[in-house]
Amino acid sequence: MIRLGVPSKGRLMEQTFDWFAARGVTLSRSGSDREYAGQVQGAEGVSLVLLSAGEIPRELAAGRIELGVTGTDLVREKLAGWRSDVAEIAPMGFGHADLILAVPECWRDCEDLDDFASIARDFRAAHGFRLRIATKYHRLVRAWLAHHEVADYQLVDSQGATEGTVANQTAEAVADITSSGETLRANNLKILGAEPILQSQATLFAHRAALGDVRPFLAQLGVAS
Ligand SMILES: Nc1ncnc2c1ncn2[C@@H]1O[C@H](COP(=O)(O)OP(=O)(O)OP(=O)(O)O)[C@@H](O)[C@H]1O
Ligand SMILES: O=P(O)(O)OC[C@H]1O[C@H](OP(=O)(O)OP(=O)(O)O)[C@H](O)[C@@H]1O
Repeated sequence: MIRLGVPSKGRLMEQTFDWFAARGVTLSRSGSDREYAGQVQGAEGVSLVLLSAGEIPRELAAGRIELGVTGTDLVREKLAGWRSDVAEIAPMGFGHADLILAVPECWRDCEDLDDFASIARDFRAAHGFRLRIATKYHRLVRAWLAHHEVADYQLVDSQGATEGTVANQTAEAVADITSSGETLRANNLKILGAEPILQSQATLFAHRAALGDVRPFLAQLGVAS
C-alpha cells in the first residue's frame, strides 16, 4: 500500500485535492471536517493520510508515508540533509510563498543586509542584548544569515502571528513567509534583501527508499520520478 500524506486543512488541502482530481485521482475526506480519515478513488493500492503540513516532512523521512504534499520551505527547514531521505517529485503550482527577513518600516537607515549587519553589530552595545529575530524557520534563517556574514543576532521562536512580535516588543525583526505582503504591510514591516531567503511552493515529495514502489502511481499521474 502507498500511503499519501496530504495537508489536513485549508487551501493547501483543497488545492492538493484539485491537483490530484485534474489527474484522474479523487481524494476526499471521509465523514466530517473534523475527521482526519480519507479516501482515494481512481488509483489502486493508495491510501490517504491527512496530516499537519508541518509534520509531513518528518513522516516522509521516516518512511511512515511513501508520498507527501507540503511546502518546500517545511522540508528544507525540518530535515537536515533532506535530500538523503526525501526526493522532490513535482512542484504543484500553488502555495507560493517567500521566506523573507523584515524590519520596521521606520528604520530609514536600514535598506539592505549590509545596513542590517551594522545595526545588529551596534545593537548589543546600545541595548545590552543581541537584536532579536522572531521566526519558526530557525535552520534556514541561521544558514542564510551566516552566508551573508550577519552574526550579532538571536533567534526568538515564534510559531504563529510572527509579524506581531515587533509591535509587541518581543523582537526587532521577523523572518517569515509572505505571499500577498498584506500581513507585513499591516504590521508596518518592510522586506530586506533583493532576494528572498527561500522561494517555496507546494510540492509532491517521496520517501527516497520507496521510489521504486511509487513509480507506477507517479506514471499514472503523469509525473516523472
Ligand atoms: N500566506 C501564505 N500563502 C501561501 N502559502 C503559505 C502562506 N502561509 C503559509 N504558506 C505555506 O503553507 C504551508 C503550510 O504552512 P503552515 O505550517 O503555516 O501551515 P499550517 O496550516 O499552519 O500548518 P499546521 O497544520 O502545521 O499548523 C507552508 O509550506 C507555507 O509555506
Ligand atoms: O503575505 P500574506 O499573504 O499576508 O501572508 C503571510 C502570512 O501568512 C502566514 O500566516 P498564517 O495565516 O498561515 O498564520 P500563522 O501566523 O499562524 O502562521 C504567514 O505566517 C504570514 O503571517
